[in-house]
Amino acid sequence: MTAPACKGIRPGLYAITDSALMPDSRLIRDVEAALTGGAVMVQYRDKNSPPSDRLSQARSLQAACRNAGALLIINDDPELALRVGAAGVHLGQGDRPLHEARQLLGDDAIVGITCHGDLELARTADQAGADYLAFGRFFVSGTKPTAPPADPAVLGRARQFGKPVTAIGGITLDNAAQMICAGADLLAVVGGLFGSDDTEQRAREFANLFSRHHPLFHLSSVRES
Ligand SMILES: Cc1ncc(COP(=O)(O)OP(=O)(O)O)c(N)n1
Ligand SMILES: Cc1ncsc1CCOP(=O)(O)O
Ligand SMILES: [Mg+2]
Repeated sequence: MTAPACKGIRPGLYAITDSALMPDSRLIRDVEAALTGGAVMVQYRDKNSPPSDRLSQARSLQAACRNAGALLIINDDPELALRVGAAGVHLGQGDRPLHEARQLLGDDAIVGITCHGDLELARTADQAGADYLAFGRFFVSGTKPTAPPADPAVLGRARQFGKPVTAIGGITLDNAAQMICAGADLLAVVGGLFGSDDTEQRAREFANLFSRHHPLFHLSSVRES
């Protein structure tokens, strides 16, 4: 993860919303709790709500993220990202092509790309100008059980691209350290975070794992001692 290419992306918890798990009444409150607990990035992922609800929710999330100094990413929808002034968009292999999102959002926007478990997809995304590379699912996922499985070894190999490496799919407190040690800079979590009764505390526990296991924090604490 090299500084100039990172556009403000820091290693840490990447909280992803889910309309089934988080009714409208809880969405903003739960995301604010995740941000208070230390989430560094939030993705608004909602495939069901009508466009007017999506717009108002994305606007509220953008305000919450700005207040917390965190980055808001919109799933699938570059136009919505543009309308609400989000930091960027996340695109899968079946979504709009990266170059269209880049044209719409500009060079400063973050575009993250799903690479499943495939280093060649990552190479293509890197060459096309992706800002982070997302791999997974690594474990059983209640949110997206049909996502193709990936081998954790891909996380370490993907570090060759010098871009933030994201892990997703069934991540919980029990397997998060394994993901960070395998090479993940960001842990993208839905159920393991928003399925908790205490989102703020759960987010804090994820954030603490980065302090203990991610090389950026680990190295600075070694230097300070
Ligand atoms: C961080 C992150 N990684 C992967 C995905 C999955 O994106 P995609 O393959 O487009 O699937 P959907 O999320 O759109 O169902 C993601 N959203 N975020
Ligand atoms: C969107 C997505 N893509 C691969 S797995 C997944 C869902 C992640 O959710 P959870 O953390 O609940 O497994
Ligand atoms: Mg998608």
